Amino acid sequence: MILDELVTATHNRLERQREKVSLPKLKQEVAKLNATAKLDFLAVLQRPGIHVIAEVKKASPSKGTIVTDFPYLQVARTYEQAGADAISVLTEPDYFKGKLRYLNEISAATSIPTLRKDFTIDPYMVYEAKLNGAAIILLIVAILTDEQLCNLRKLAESLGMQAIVEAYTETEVTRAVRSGAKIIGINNRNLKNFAVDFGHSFKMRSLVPAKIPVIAESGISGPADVKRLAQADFKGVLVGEALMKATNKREMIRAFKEF
Ligand SMILES: O=P(O)(O)OC[C@@H](O)[C@@H](O)c1c[nH]c2ccccc12
Repeated sequence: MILDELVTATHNRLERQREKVSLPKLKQEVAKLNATAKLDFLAVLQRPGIHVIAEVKKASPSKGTIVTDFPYLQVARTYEQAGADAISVLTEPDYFKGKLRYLNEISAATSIPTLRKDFTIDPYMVYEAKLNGAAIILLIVAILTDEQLCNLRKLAESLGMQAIVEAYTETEVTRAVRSGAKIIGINNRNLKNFAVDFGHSFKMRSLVPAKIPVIAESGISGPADVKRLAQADFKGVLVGEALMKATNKREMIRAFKEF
């Protein structure tokens, strides 16, 4: 199963990386960071309207290479100028052709929150996210225990970041709520087989109490989808492929925000 493979690959990469830079050394690097103004994505989500997390993604396991030309900094700047509320950056190298360097450069080149989109399984990765400029990390319920979910989120918060807790099944949504998540993402993509069903997030929405903002993720193809989600009380959308493939990204984001 692909999700197991992804987690195993992440474990192995982490072990190699720890030999290069130990956790204490990584923590020291984080401690040296200049305190910058906190980019508060949760506060953004609490404003009226629907908020757009625009994703920078070159490839995915289900789609293979999405775009051959990948001017990631230019794409990120276009997202920001078009009014995106946050930028999601894939950092997983093996299956998504991502890099931490993309996150680092995009965070430096833009002034909206960036999300480290990866399969976070260890505190080490939370410190890496911080060091490379992320304001938000993704925590996928399906690959974490209740204890990890809670501890990784609290670690992110203690470093001035926020966590989007991503769920797919009913049980996962319930676990996300119980873990104390402040932002919940409902994925339309089943990470076990990568099948996407745009209607899925609507079915799960009511499991989350109204006070917790919910983001719909994956398979969002245009402004009509965003409008339906806004009407169903979603506070945000996470859009990757449709934006990466759009020739006019600016226009697409504008239409998302306007609907
Ligand atoms: O490209 P899409 O269908 O718009 O999907 C974006 C985003 O939701 C997707 O990349 C994603 C959602 N959860 C993830 C977890 C890991 C990697 C990727 C993802």
